[in-house]
Amino acid sequence: MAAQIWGSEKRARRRREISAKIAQMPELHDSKPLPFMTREEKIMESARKLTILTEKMGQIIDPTDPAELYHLNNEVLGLEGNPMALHGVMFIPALSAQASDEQQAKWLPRALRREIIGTYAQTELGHGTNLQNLETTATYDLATQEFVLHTPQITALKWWPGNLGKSSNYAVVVAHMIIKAKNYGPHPFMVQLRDEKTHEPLPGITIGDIGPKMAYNIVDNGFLGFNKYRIPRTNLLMRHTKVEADGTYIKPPHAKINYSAMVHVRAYMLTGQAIMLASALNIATRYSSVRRQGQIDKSQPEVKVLEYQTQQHRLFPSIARAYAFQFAGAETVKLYEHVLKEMKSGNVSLMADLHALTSGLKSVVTYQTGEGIEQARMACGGHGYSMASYISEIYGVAIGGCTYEGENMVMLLQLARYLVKSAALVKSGQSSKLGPLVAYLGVKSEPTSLIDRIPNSGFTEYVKTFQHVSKRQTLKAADMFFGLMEKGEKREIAWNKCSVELNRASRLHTRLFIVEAFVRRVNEIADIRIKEALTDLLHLHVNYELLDIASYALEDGFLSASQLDYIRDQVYLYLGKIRPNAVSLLDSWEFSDIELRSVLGRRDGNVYENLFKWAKSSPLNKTDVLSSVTQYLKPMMEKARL
Ligand SMILES: CCCCCCCCC/C=C/C(=O)SCCNC(=O)CCNC(=O)[C@H](O)C(C)(C)COP(=O)(O)OP(=O)(O)OC[C@H]1O[C@@H](n2cnc3c(N)ncnc32)[C@H](O)[C@@H]1OP(=O)(O)O
Ligand SMILES: Cc1cc2nc3c(=O)[nH]c(=O)nc-3n(C[C@H](O)[C@H](O)[C@H](O)COP(=O)(O)OP(=O)(O)OC[C@H]3O[C@@H](n4cnc5c(N)ncnc54)[C@H](O)[C@@H]3O)c2cc1C
Repeated sequence: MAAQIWGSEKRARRRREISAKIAQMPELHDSKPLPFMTREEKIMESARKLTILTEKMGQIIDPTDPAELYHLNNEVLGLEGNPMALHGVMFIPALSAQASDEQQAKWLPRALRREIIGTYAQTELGHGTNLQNLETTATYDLATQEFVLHTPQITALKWWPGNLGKSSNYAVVVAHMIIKAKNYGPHPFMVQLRDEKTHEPLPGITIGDIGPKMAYNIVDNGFLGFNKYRIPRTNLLMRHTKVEADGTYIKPPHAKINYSAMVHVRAYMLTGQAIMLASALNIATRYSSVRRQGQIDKSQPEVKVLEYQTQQHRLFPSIARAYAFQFAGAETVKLYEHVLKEMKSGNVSLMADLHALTSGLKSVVTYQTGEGIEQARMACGGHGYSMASYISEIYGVAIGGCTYEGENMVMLLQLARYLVKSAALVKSGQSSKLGPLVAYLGVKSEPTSLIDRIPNSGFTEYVKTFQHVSKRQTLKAADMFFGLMEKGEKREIAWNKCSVELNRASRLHTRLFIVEAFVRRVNEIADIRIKEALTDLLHLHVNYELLDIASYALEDGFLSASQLDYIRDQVYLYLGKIRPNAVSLLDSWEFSDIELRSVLGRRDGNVYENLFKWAKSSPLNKTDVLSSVTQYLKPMMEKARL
């Protein structure tokens, strides 16, 4: 099963080998539990481990393999981030995709050797979503052949970029490029921020940390201002766009090609979300098989809480989602790598499809991951609320994904643009022009679902039902939009008036894609035992998801009330079938205790001993009487006693 999750036997084996090596290297372990550290201590601890990793990485992993590097980071540095998180996730991908060969030769080897640390600075205090209204300017000075970066007012301060505040000395900065008074829109520039020897900010640069956040606090998300700060013309990233010495602008082959670093993260973050969801579920499911509370049959001893149907219903559909996200994420990364290769050789025809797909997936996956992790926390009762579970940290980090790389609602609306265009093709009889991801919009649907009548249809009848509701909602929202315009409403106003309905279509379309990715994977599996276990999980998935969106299928009678009862029964049937495998389905992800960082969810199951030991090590327990008591509470009580 681990091979299914991680993509191959080899990858699963390498993960195990890497975890085993790390277990033998105490210098790479947290020196004390992260929840007991201040933010400054955590940052120091992370930098300490990061530098050891830089020295010893070659002994532990193949540093050219991104999957191995990712696992190493998760084990050693953990999910709260690290001082070079953005360096790998965005800075290097931005240079790789957007710098010319000559620029790459100059900067990439230095970045890869970690001579310099970089980040991606795009979002500003006043604007994150609407990139067209970013305010930082890069004005070309023809006389010196330099760009002059400037922050015209407080809202133009770069705000949020990870590791910008304290760690990075370089950044890819996005600024509006102005040449001879003409604004060419946002473009990426390579900018040195700090002196390479002293790490002091360079003259003309204001920079710092934006303060603590809900989670991710090892990352120094930062602010950055420029005061007429000059960089050479050749620091504009010039793989796709060029500015010649005389100011001549050569436009890129696709208007949004400079957005590639964002698409990169949107594609790769899906499996990251799956891992966080599976981690929280691993903790909650292990704990639920240790925790005994109450009886189902009063004549019997107390049961493990995992025996309760409500507990299973709370956890198991999310287990199915974690697998589904992992499989859909793997497909998306494959597509992304393909499109990137094509883009590098000038073929941009697949960019729109990839943008639509990743926009929808990042939104649905991050939202449902957040939901699933929060359910996992509640499933642990009181102990879930303790930082000893570590679930609250996983939750805080995971839901950051609802916001970064494009706010979820906004990204769903990007997918909706694509869906509406596709609906227009269907309406004008041009269904043959539909891309493969939306081809179902052009297929005539049956009048009613056959879900309960062809139970051995594989998952075909389920997929058809998802297709039906997605198609119907897409065409309905598009009709609403076109209808408003026909009545004379301006396009943008009509769009806004339909946007809730449009986003519903985007979610349904994305959920269909996730179901199909899960079905595709299960169909590919040869090993019968693995196939059986995953088929059960897939049964739970399709039935649970369909129940969740049933109102769309009931509206037009595609599903009947009795079919809904059938679907519900299937959910309960598969909850029971999955119960014996539940812990294994999560243990198959093979998270080590070091990686999980959860006292509650450790592999040994010694929950109570571990919790007591953990509580005793709390810094508050170093002394029996705290100074807050001697200084304030004791005098207060004494005064009251007089
Ligand atoms: C590893 C895990 C660790 C995880 C570790 C993670 C660390 C966290 C790091 C976080 C980093 C960040 O957040 S970095 C900052 C991220 N910021 C964002 O994501 C900003 C979100 N905003 C945007 O992306 C854009 O502004 C967007 C909303 C798409 C609107 O852009 P525009 O205004 O330029 O464009 P629009 O007018 O809406 O659309 C014009 C057309 O362009 C198309 N278009 C837009 N973007 C496109 C794109 N990327 N590719 C192709 N086409 C695109 C649209 O579909 C439209 O097509 P037609 O319909 O055909 O016209
Ligand atoms: C943990 C974290 C890490 C980050 N890292 C980086 C980084 O490394 N580099 C970087 O540059 N940035 C980074 N960011 C910033 C991030 O990319 C932005 O916060 C994000 O793109 C959302 O933009 P915003 O903050 O402007 O939200 P807003 O756009 O102000 O969103 C506020 C509300 O307005 C709604 N809204 C806005 N526009 C529309 C619209 N057109 N239609 C409908 N509704 C709309 C949204 O849906 C939302 O409900 C990070 C953010 C976080 C939280």
